[in-house]
Amino acid sequence: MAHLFSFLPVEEPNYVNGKKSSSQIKYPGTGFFQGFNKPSKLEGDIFDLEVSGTIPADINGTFYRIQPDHRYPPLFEEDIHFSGDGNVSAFRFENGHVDFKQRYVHTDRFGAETRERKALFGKYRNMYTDSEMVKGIIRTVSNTNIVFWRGMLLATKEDGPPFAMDPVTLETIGRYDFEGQVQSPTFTAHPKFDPKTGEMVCFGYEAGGDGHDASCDIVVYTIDKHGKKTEECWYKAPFCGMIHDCGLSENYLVLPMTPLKASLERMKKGGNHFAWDPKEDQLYGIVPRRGGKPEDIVWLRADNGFHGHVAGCYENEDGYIVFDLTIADDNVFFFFPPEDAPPETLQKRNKLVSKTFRWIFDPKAKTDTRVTPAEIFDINGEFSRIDDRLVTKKYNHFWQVQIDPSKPYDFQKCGSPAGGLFNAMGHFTWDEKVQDVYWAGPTTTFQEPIFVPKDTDIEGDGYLIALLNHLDELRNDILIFDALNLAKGPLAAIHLPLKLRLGLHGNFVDQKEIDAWKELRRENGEVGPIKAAEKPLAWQEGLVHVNGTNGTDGIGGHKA
Ligand SMILES: C=Cc1ccc(O)c(OC)c1
Ligand SMILES: [Fe+2]
Repeated sequence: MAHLFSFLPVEEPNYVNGKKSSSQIKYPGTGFFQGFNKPSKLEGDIFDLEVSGTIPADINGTFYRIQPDHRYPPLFEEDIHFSGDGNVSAFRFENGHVDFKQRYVHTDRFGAETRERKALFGKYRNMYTDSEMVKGIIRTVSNTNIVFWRGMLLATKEDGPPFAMDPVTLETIGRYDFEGQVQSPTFTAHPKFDPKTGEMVCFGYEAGGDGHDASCDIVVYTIDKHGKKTEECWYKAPFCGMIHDCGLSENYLVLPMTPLKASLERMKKGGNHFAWDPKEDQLYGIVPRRGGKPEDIVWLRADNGFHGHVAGCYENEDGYIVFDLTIADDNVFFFFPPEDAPPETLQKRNKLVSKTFRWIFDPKAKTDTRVTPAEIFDINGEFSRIDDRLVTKKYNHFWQVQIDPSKPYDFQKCGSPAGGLFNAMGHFTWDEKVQDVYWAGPTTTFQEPIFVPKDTDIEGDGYLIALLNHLDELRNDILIFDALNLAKGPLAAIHLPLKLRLGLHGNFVDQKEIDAWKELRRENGEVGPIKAAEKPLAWQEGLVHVNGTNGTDGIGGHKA
């Protein structure tokens, strides 16, 4: 049967020589935009989602998660998932019911493209491929993490500053510069929160200029629980590599730098921001949390590898730093191949293994000391999470999505597994070497889990919640597990009547915290309303489209 669409009039080509040529809202036919990877484009609400099983009544709060979600077909046909506009999902749990809300992060970029009803920004972190119309507009899509901080959500991506959103309405408040205290052009998607001091420790890399110039400058900030910046120190890296996640111990911050190298020269020629260097080491930068000086950073080196996400980090009785993260044995970001990669290898996922490595670092070691892992947990996964009440402390339990190639996968029904074959969810312990794993069937994959603690002080006593991707139905569920016994299967499944998209990170916020901060943030509350940035960033000064106020862009000049 001829496809329905074949009766439509012949269209003008959507892309010519890899660049968007028609004004039609039509996405590329590449793997990043088809099947489960098709953009959701959704902003909306669903009250009382359908449920199977029983949602534990003591889950009372909101599970926030964020996905890249291209709102417009990209300028370049070969665009990648990681360039998609940040779109936030909120699942509000209350007395066994779940309500759903989804809103885009209305960034400055979002506003500019909404006005023109088309994509204006080009390749990932390469402002040299943007339309001339958008010079000076902050181009981040804020699509990687959504964290709760002093009564606001911060939508983050490491290529730009964070954007603040209301935790209940998901309305975007605007670019957030911590009331003028944080002026870095870049800000990590993985700030860490010290449960003992209430501090946020955060950093920006490639932070020396406009955030897209391959500078080797790193800035590390501490913001105290009252929102006051108490530490700021600038450091130099030996090259401009990706520093995606970090580890926080009582006295140190560990910055794993991956040999994905930025090049200004390559960007100016329209090339990729990053290129994998298979000959370069992995690096670990170690800086003091308090009173850091530029000369204090210690860089440790290890054999080539690709850093995944950090599980836990703490100082042992010898004052050494225990630092645990997944490391893949090849370039996970196949879309950023080596500079000299032959064209036929482009856009081809590498077969790789990603084990969980335990390092024990001497923070007083000399720079360029070579290190080897203390232990390797022989599992194959990513997106590790711990019980966040143990951030900076010795911990035992961790959870992560797993790749289990021994399990069947229904290629016929699902096609290639969008975004990687995370077909199982695992719970592990360092001390007893527990491996507690759940496989959800041949047509499903998982997204990153979050841990929700019960009202006890027992590590890991709580729930594990994660999105399940039905790759055959093109739909999502949310599964809830007993975090200490995944193998027995989910306690409940919450059914979305639609497909979202592959997301990155998420977090759970207890309703008591959301409610308390709502009170504090009232117009004449103790802390007062969230204040969006009022002044442009240094690199924006003097550029065409900055009219000086936050959240607008000079194209039409009004808020998105
Ligand atoms: C998962 C890592 C990662 C690293 C850089 C990115 O821009 C990103 O965007 C979604 C994700
Ligand atoms: Fe991440």
